[in-house]
Parts: sequence; C-alpha cells; structure tokens
Amino acid sequence: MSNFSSDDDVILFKEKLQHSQLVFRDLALKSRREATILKRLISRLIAASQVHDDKVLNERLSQIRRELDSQEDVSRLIPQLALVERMVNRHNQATERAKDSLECQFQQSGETLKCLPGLPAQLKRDLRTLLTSPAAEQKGSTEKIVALLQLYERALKLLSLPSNGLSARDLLNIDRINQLCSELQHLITELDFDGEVGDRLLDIRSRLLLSPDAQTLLELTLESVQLILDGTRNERKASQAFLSQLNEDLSILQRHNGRSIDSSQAIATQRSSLNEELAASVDSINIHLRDAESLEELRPNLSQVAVNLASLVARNRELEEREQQLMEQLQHNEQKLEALYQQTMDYRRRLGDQERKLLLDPLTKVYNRAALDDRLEHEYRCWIRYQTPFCLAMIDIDHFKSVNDQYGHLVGDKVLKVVARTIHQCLRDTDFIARFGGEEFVILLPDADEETRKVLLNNVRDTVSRLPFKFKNTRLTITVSIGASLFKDNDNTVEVLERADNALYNAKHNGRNKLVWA
Ligand SMILES: Nc1nc2c(ncn2[C@@H]2O[C@H](COP(=O)(O)OP(=O)(O)OP(=O)(O)O)[C@@H](O)[C@H]2O)c(=O)[nH]1
Repeated sequence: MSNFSSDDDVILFKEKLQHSQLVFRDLALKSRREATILKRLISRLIAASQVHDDKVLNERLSQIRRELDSQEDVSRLIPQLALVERMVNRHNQATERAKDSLECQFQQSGETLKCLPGLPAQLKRDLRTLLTSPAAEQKGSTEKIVALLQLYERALKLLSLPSNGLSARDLLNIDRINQLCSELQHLITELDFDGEVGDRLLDIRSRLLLSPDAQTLLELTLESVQLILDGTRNERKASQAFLSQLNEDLSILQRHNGRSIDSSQAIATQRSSLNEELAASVDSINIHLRDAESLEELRPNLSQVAVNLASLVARNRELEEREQQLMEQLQHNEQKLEALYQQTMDYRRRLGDQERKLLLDPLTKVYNRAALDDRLEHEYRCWIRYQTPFCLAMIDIDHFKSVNDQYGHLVGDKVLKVVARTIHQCLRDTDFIARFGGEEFVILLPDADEETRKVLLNNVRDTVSRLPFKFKNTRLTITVSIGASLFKDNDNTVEVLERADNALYNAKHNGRNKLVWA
C-alpha cells in the first residue's frame, strides 16, 4: 500500500525529487564539461600528430576531429580511434626505419667530407667529434644533421673562398705538403742505418707524422739527406777500414811467408852442405883407416876429423833451432790466415744481411715496395705463361690516423707490426706480402682458386678484427678494408693495382672492415 497519506510525506518526497534533479543537472553539466575537455584534448592530439606524408592517416584524423565536433557521445568513436591507433603504430615503425637510414646517410656523408683533401686540422677534429664522440650520440638527428651541414658549409667556404688567411690554393698546398710528408716518411722507413744516424732518422719519421708546415718539412728533408749522406759515408768508411785492415794483414802475412820461404831455402842449402861435409868426414875417416899403419899414425888425422864433426854437430843444432823457429812462424801464419778467413766470411755474411735488408721493411719486417716490384713481375710472368688464377689484394688499416692521434705513434707502430705479422700468418707459403705505404699492404696470391682466395681474404679480415689489442686498459678494435682483383685478359700489373685500389676505396666508403672485389 502507498504511504502518500500525509502532506508531510508529499513535501518530503518533493524535496527529495528536487534534490535529485539538481544532482542530475550538476552531473550532466559536469559530464558535458568533461566531454568538451576530452574532445578538445583529442582534437589537439590529432592536430599535433597530423603527419604530412601519410594521406590516409591524415584523412582519418580529420574525420575523427569533425565527428568529435558533431557527436555528443565520444564512446561511439572508439572503433575509429582503435583503427587510427594501429595506423599510428605502423607509421611510427616506418619513422624508426627512416631514422636509421638517415643516421647511416649521416655517417656516410661525414666520412665523405673527411676524405676531402685539404681540410684544415680543426675542421677535421670537429668532424671527428661529431661523428664519433659519445656526446654527439645523444644529440637528436636533426641537430646532428644541422651540425654536419654547417661543417660542409665551412669546408665549402674554405675550399672556394679566401678565408682565415688561407686560400683554396693554400689548402691544396697543405694537402700537397701532407703527401710529401707521407712520401718522405715512407722513404725513411725503407732506410736501415744503425747507431746514431738510425736513431735520428727514426726521430725525423715521428716528427713527419705530426703534419709539419712547409718550412719544417724542408728542414726535415735537408736533415734526412744529411743523415743519409753521413750514414752512407760511415758505412763506406767501415767497409774501407775493413778492407784496408785486410789488405795490411795480408801483406804482413805475405812478407812473413816470403821470409819463411827464404829461411827454409837457406836451411835446406845449409843442411845439404852439412850433409856433404858429413859425408866428406866419413870418407876421410875411411881413407885414414884404410891407409894408416898404426894407431899412432891414425890419431892426429882422427882428432882433426873429430874437430870437424864437433863443428858439424854445433851447426846442425843451430840449424834445428832455426827449423823450429820456422815451424813456429809457419804455424802463426796459418792461424793468422784462418782468422782472416773468418773475418772475410763474417763480412760476407754482413753484406748478405744488408742485401736482404734492402728488400725488407725495417718496421714490420715484411717485404718492402722494391721487393714487391720484383715479385709482382715474376708472378705476372708466371701467370702469362701458365694462366692459373692470380689474385692481388690491397689491405688498408681502418681509421689508423685516429689510432695515432689517440694513443701516439709508438702504439701506431706496434699496431702496424702486429697487423703485418697477422696477415703474414694467414697466407700460404707461396703467397707474398709487402708493405705498400704507410698503413697499406699488398698481397699476391698466385694459383688461388675462387674458394681459396675468398676464404683466405675473409680470414685475414676476420682475424685482424679479432686481435686483442689493449691500450691503457681500453680494448681497441682494429679492422682492415680489402680491395681485391684477379688478373685477366690483357691486364698488366699497373691496371690490376689500380683496380684493387678502386675496390679498396669502395670498401672504405661502404663502411670499412669489408672485402670488395673489382
Ligand atoms: N704510427 C705510424 N703511423 C703512420 C706510419 N705511416 C703512416 N702513418 C699514419 O697513418 C695515417 C693514415 O691516415 P689516413 O690516410 O688519413 O687514413 P686512416 O685514418 O687510416 O683512415 P681510412 O684509411 O680512411 O680508414 C696518417 O696519420 C699517417 O701519419 C707509420 O709508419 N707509423
């Protein structure tokens, strides 16, 4: 039964109803306000995420915006929002990929700029910082690209307009000076002088690695020529000293021998006259014995014979002593002769060593360029004759300059030695390795079929990259780029060297630590 019996109840009920209406109106107002805020937020998000290269997505987003304005109920847009979310995800993935390729492009453009001849040292340093420093890695890609563009602009200005007091010609001169430094340094590497001259040449080589200016280069060149002259003069003096000593010793020996021969002839003459006198004494004794009638008659004759014999004995003793002296002199001469023989053999060995050294690179102990020329010519002739596959490869250490810059030239030298040894160990007995220039090697692989040469060259690249270099507790990874080519058709050695060099250039530009065939 209803309780609407009293007026009080009706009033109470009315009040409750009014209260509920007020609450409902508040809630409706609040929800409309919230829906407006939500719509505005979604609308702004859509505007912010509107992208220009995806038309379908842009169209969808605009449509949602329009519907947001007309629709009261936001929940009806949920399916469309879900669709857009999927599209945005896809778009994000595409953006990530584009970012990666942009980064790669950025690195390549940076490397291209780095290889531009004549860049001033400061610009090179800035470029290296931009490409490799950890701080640069934290920068956004746009920021990095803008920085790279600025460096390109600086390089263009420096190379085309006179600025900083340096004209494009000055910069080309600097590049030429650097080339001359590297050639002089290479020539010094091939010299092998001992002692002070050798030490001073090593010192000049280190100074050449520090990119000196034209004046210093000239001074270093003159100093080198002076040292080479000194070194050659010293070597010549040493040879002359040895030869004149040998000459003197030989003429002393010859004089001694001459005297010995004279003495031995004199001794022989004396001995034969001694023998004759002895025979005459014996004859005379026999005659006296035969003719004598009595012992008394014999006595004076025999005593004369005894005096003669005593004199003969004394002279014989003297002769024996002289013979003994002669024997000693001959023995001495023989020893002297043996010593001279040993000295000459030693000198011959040293000359042989020098000859071998002329073909070796003193730093890395692999063959030098002169040896390469000889061997290349030989292998080329064999290839023309037998037509077995003949491969030539150029190997260059990557970013070697930064090893020198970061750790010093002594560490750079050590790296060169270890890399040369490692490459050598990867080769077969019949292969050949030579240091071609600064941090560049050439290897010759005669009679190497496709599988052999691929495996071998990849093994060289891979083994070097796994060498456990460690400096100042920092692990240092060294890699090499390789350009390789086969002799074919009417090739000559220069053409194949050029092809391998181009392939090496491509290996460098395709990211280094690569083997490229041409
Ligand atoms: N320590 C040392 N450094 C050498 C020697 N010969 C040449 N160099 C240095 O090797 C460096 C070669 O540098 P770049 O030609 O710029 O080449 P990179 O830095 O290796 O760069 P990429 O070849 O492009 O990877 C130069 O800095 C030379 O001074 C040497 O006998 N000892």
